[in-house]
Amino acid sequence: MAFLKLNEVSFSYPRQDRPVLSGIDLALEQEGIAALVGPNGSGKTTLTKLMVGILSPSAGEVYLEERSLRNFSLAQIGRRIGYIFQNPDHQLFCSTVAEEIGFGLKHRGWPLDAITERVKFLLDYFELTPYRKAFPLHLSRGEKQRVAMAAVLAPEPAFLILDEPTVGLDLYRKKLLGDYLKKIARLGRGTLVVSHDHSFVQNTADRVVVLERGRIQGCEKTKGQETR
Ligand SMILES: Nc1ncnc2c1ncn2[C@@H]1O[C@H](COP(=O)(O)OP(=O)(O)OP(=O)(O)O)[C@@H](O)[C@H]1O
Repeated sequence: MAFLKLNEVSFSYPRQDRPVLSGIDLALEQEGIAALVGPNGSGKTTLTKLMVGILSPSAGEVYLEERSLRNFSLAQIGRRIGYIFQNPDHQLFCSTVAEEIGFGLKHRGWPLDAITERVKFLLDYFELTPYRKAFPLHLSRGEKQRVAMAAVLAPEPAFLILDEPTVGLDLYRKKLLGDYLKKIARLGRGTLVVSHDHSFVQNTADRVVVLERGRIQGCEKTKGQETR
């Protein structure tokens, strides 16, 4: 069973003559790491927004675990799919880094000691411990990216969608992120990464979906899969 399935999905923004996406058929499993690549403006971000219900298709249907996404509230989708925006500023709103990472857990009713332990682990893993009391929006681009990532990963959603997660990350931190995604993939979590970072995609993803001018041009295997 595909975790997410798009059936003949097309999408046009209001007051635009041409559809941004046309006839998209795609199935994503709840394990492994898929990458979505393509030139600027090919519709990658739009496609991910359709997958999490921020946008609705103009035609066709998106299914989450075989139920139409139209039957889910945004909150219900948010509990199944963690979404990391291209710009981390769009998802940081707490007054400290530690609160930001623990926010989703608190919201889901995790006990306080479990929240403290999980936040501590993620602060440590993403090397954010020195910034735990800092105001997230005052951090550097790469630090904000790591906070957003830790906050979305904290509740361990069944599936993750990351839009350009390596922007602002140095080589060492890209590797840490890649290792983390591979680790959660081994635990049965699926991931879709939108990225222009060729080496990150090649080293991290099992499968690459190529989007061009709003259409899927093909799916490729990567060398990352051969070495796993
Ligand atoms: N809110 C919007 N209203 C109207 N047009 C939009 C809107 N958002 C995106 N577009 C247009 O839709 C097309 C696809 O944009 P999208 O951001 O999905 O592409 P992308 O492949 O993610 O690009 P990039 O690689 O530059 O991030 C572009 O031509 C863009 O200008």
